[in-house]
Amino acid sequence: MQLLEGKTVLITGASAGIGRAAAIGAARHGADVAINYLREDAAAASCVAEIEALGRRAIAVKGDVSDPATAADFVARAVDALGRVDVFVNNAGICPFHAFLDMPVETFERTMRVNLHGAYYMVQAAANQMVRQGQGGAIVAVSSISALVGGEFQTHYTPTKAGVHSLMQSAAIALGKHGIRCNSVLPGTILTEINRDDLADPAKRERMAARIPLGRLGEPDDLAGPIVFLASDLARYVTGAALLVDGGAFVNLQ
Ligand SMILES: NC(=O)C1=CN([C@@H]2O[C@H](COP(=O)(O)OP(=O)(O)OC[C@H]3O[C@@H](n4cnc5c(N)ncnc54)[C@H](O)[C@@H]3O)[C@@H](O)[C@H]2O)C=CC1
Ligand SMILES: C[C@H](O)[C@@H]1OC(=O)[C@H](O)[C@@H]1O
Repeated sequence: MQLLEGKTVLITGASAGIGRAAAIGAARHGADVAINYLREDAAAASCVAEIEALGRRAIAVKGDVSDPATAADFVARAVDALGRVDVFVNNAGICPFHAFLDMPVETFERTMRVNLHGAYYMVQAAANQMVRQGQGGAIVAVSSISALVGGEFQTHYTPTKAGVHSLMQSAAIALGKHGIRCNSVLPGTILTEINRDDLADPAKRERMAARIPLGRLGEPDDLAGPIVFLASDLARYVTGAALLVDGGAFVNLQ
């Protein structure tokens, strides 16, 4: 069953990791896909090629989501190439692990600008396009289990993930009248570039895996199904919701 047949899906930060898995997952479900990426030309081109090999159309648009102009450019170029925007997935994010007491101002501000400000500009631009089209749509934000719990070296990061989750809740109210649904996925720890250094220590990796009821850390593809589901009409009465995708880590107190 193809859940996104005939839809056009836009995803930020999708040359690698969770975004790329979501882009391929959407294409497998029949969608044409536009990806935004920061600077990895070859990885973006290979994502486009993988989608085209599935028989779908794809484009890659370079841009830094922290720049408000990137959002308008991404949406405009996606519409030029693919005709419309049915689904927007806000995925781009950074997590430069650092201690709280000596957090550099630039690290704090960059994390806020990419993860939260970037999400705001992108969601707003995608929503405006959906409103112009007049046929509703679906927005899915990649928040995190970190919207609900803290991290010693993530004091700049976890508020951005709580903020993205909150943005989806408020946007669900603002956009419901236009038939636009807004939801979040809350991944647990997924093995990607963002945490490669943090999880390089095998002892830490094993400790993290040990508290997951399903017995393993996540992989990018674990997010593809939940994102496609929330984007699809199977979730037509779901808005303002947050779906933990963490192998059960959050509920495992003892
Ligand atoms: N890996 C994990 O354990 C978890 C990741 N997440 C979130 O998932 C999202 C994707 O991260 P991952 O796939 O894990 O890591 P990743 O590092 O593989 O992917 C992040 C992507 O965002 C892009 N990006 C970074 N800054 C950007 C900017 N200014 N403009 C455009 N693109 C930019 C990167 O180039 C990269 O492709 C992030 O929002 C992250 O916070 C949430 C929970 C857990
Ligand atoms: C990057 C981290 O490993 C990852 O990011 C999140 O949002 C998760 O909570 C993990 O801490």
